[in-house]
Amino acid sequence: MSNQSPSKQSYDVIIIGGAIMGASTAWFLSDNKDFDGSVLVVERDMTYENCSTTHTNSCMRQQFSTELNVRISQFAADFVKNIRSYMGGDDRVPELGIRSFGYMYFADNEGFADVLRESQKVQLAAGAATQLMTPDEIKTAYPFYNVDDIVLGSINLVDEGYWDGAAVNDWWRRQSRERGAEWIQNEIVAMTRNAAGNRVESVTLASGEVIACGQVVNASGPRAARTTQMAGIDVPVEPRKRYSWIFKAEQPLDQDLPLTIDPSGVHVRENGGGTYQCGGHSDYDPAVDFDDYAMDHSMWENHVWPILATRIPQFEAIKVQSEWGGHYAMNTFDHNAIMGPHTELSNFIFLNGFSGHGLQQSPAMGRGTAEWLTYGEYRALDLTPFNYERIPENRPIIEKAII
Ligand SMILES: NCCCC(=O)O
Repeated sequence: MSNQSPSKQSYDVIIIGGAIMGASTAWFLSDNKDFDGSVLVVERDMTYENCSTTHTNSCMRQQFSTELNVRISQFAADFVKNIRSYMGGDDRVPELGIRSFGYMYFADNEGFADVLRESQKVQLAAGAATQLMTPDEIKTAYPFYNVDDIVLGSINLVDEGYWDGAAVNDWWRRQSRERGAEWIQNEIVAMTRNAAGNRVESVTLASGEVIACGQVVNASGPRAARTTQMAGIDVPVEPRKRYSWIFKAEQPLDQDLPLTIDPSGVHVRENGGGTYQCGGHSDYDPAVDFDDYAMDHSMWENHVWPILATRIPQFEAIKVQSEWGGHYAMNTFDHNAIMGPHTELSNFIFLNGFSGHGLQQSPAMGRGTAEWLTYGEYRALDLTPFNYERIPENRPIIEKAII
C-alpha cells in the first residue's frame, strides 16, 4: 500500500505509530466523552509485518516487582476479559479471555530467590495470587521440568498467560476509526517547532504534506529515538534484537506449559496443539538498525535448544516450524515505560520504551495517555512516576522482573 494523504491540514492530536500503543491511545480518546478533538494516526506500514506488536508472544503477567506495574497489568486483565463491554457492548467484538497457564520464574541462586520473595510480597499486597514453590513442589505439579539446579520457583495462575493482543489491536483501530479518528499509512519525516521553540507546530509526511498539530504522541516503538530526533530531542530507547521460535514436540507435554523463564533468560510457553513458542537473545545485545530483522540461525542450535532440552528433557525431540527476529523498544535508562510530555517541548508526549512488556501495558498506558491529552493529568491510575522528566532528573524506576 502506498502513502495516503490526510483529509485535513491540522489535527488536535497526531499519533505517530499505529501499533498497539497508538491504537490504544486513539481508542481511549475516542471513548472519552470530554475529548472532542480531531485525531490523526500515522502508521508507516499498515501490514504490521515487522512491528513489535506482531512479533510479541502476546502474554500478560502480574509478576512485576513494582506495585504500579502490577496495577497496570490488573487493568489489562480486566480490559481483555471485558472487552466487549468496554467497547460499548458492540456484538461484533469477540469475547476474549486469558489462558492463565502462568509465568514460571526459576531462581538458581539465593540472590534471585530473594528477589522473587520480595516481589511476591509486592504482588500479594496488590492482590495478585503469586505462589512460591520449592523444587519438590515444582516437580510434583510439573513433573516434566528438570529442577536439579533450581532453588525456588514463582508462579501465578490468575490472569497470567496468553491473550489475543492482535484482536484487541484490530478492534481498537477499527472502532476508533468508526468514531472519527483518521488512520493513514504514511511516515513522519520532519517536525517544526514554533517561534518560541517550546512546542511542535507541524509534522511533515513522507508524501510532502505539512500538517499542523495541537499535540503529538510518539508511539513509534523501537523507532522512538528516530522520531524524537526530528523534534530535536532525545529519548534513551534503542531497537534490540529478540528472536522467537515456534516448535512442535514429538511428544507434547500432557499439561499446559507455563511461560517458563529459565535462569539463562531463554523463555518458552504453551502455544496449543503440541506446539510451543520460545524466545531468546544473545548475551551480546547491541542496538541494531531500525530495519534489521535478520535471523541468527545458529542461536537455536548452539544456545537455545540445548538450554530447553536441559530444562525440559522431553524437548530433546522437537521440530522448529517457524522463526523470526523482532525488536524490543529497549529503554536503556531503566527498562520501563517513558510517558507524558517532554520537559521543554510541552506538546510532545512520549509513549515509549516498553522494553518487551508493552503489549500487556497497552490498555493502561493508552488510557492514561488519552487522559493526559484530554485533561493534562492522569485520572484512573497515577502514571506520573513513568513521566519523561525522571530521565533528566536521573530517577530510574527499578523493575527487577524484565524478561
Ligand atoms: N517479552 C517477554 C514476555 C512478555 C513479558 O515481559 O511479560
